[in-house]
Parts: sequence; structure tokens; C-alpha cells
Amino acid sequence: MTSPLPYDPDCLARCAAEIIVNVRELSARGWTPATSSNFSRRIDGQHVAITVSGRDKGKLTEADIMVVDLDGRPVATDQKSSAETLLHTQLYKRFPDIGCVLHTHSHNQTVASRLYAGAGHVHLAGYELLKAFTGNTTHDVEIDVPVFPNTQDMHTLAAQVDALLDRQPLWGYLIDGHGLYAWGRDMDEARRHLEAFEFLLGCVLDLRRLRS
Ligand SMILES: CSCCC(=O)C(=O)COP(=O)(O)O
Ligand SMILES: [Zn+2]
Repeated sequence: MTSPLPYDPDCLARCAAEIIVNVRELSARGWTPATSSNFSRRIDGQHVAITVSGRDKGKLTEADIMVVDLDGRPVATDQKSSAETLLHTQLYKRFPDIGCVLHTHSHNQTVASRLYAGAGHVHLAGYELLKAFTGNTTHDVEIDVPVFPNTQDMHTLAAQVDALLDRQPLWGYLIDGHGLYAWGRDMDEARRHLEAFEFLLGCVLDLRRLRS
């Protein structure tokens, strides 16, 4: 007799469907080139639905979504989760409110990360779209989007993210030459943050080009 799954399979199916439909849209914008990027959704207090490593994110099916626990260990599967699983699970583990983490490799995100790696952050101020981070209450906020050095050592990267999360609230960060992580309480909020970061980074890059 097979043992029952430790998570609700219907909940996994709903999370997977949500990831598939949203990621197809993000991929159609060119934000997930060459199998890059990874995506996850919290199933419950202990389990996360996340993309399998190396899959074409523009063509995801249910078979490309698996379950890991909050330490990033595969649950009831022998598939290999995203190489960057730890960057997802560290957020779910630390913040019970976080329900969705989205990581993309758009052109704007990658160029901005290269340009601002030296400064360590991209400063965002003066934009109406900053309301995307304040629950539409005010645009009068300033955000420094951190830029972390890229590494294949996820424990090093996760430790740097954790140290910054100790000091300030964050809705996303860049990795140098790599891409953007953004998150939210659910898919809609995470997407709003991701799209706002993408738009604002595009503005910063255009202004810098026009002023030079
Ligand atoms: C070819 S992309 C390099 C790895 C990466 O940065 C990424 O986002 C995708 O890795 P995954 O293991 O999640 O497919
Ligand atoms: Zn990546």
C-alpha cells in the first residue's frame, strides 16, 4: 500500500496550474530565456510547489512542477528541483505570509544588475509605480533594490539575503549578471512586484542612457 502524500494533492494541482499560466505570460515577454528562471508557490506551512530544474519555463506542464519541504528537500519525488531552490525556501521559512516567489532573467534586470553591482543597489524614487509596493497607498517611498554578487553557492547567497532581511523589509533583489527575485503573499502580489521592478529598472536604464 502506498503511503498518503504529506500535502494536499488538490492544492498542489491548483498551485501548479497557477504557476503554469502565469509563467507562460512572463516567458512570452522574453523574461525566461534559455530555460532560465524559476518559480514557486506555497502549498501549506511545510510544503512548496517549485519548478523542476532545467525545464523550458515557457512550456511548463504539471510534470515540470514538484514539491519540496521548507529546507528544499524533494517530497515524494525523485525529480531535481531548481538549482536555486534554497533562495525560495529561505523566504517561505522565514516569512509565513509569503505565498509566492518569482525569479526571472529579463534583459533590463540583467543589465541593471551589472551597472549597479558596484553601488550594491539600484535606487528607486519619484515614480508613481512605487505604489505597487505600498498597497496603492502612496508613491512617496524610496526603495534601494539590493544587488548581490552572483555565485553558484546558494548557501552563500542565501546568507547574504538573510543578513539584509534582518535589517530592512524587502520585496525583491537583483543578482549581478543574473536576474531578479521578487515575492508576495500570493501570485497576484508577487507578479505586481515583479512587473513593477521590471518597469522601474527599465526607466532607470533609459534615463541613464538619455542623460549620458
Ligand atoms: C540556463 S539558466 C542558469 C540557471 C539559472 O539561473 C536559473 O534561473 C534556472 O535554473 P533552474 O535550475 O531553476 O532551471
Ligand atoms: Zn537564475
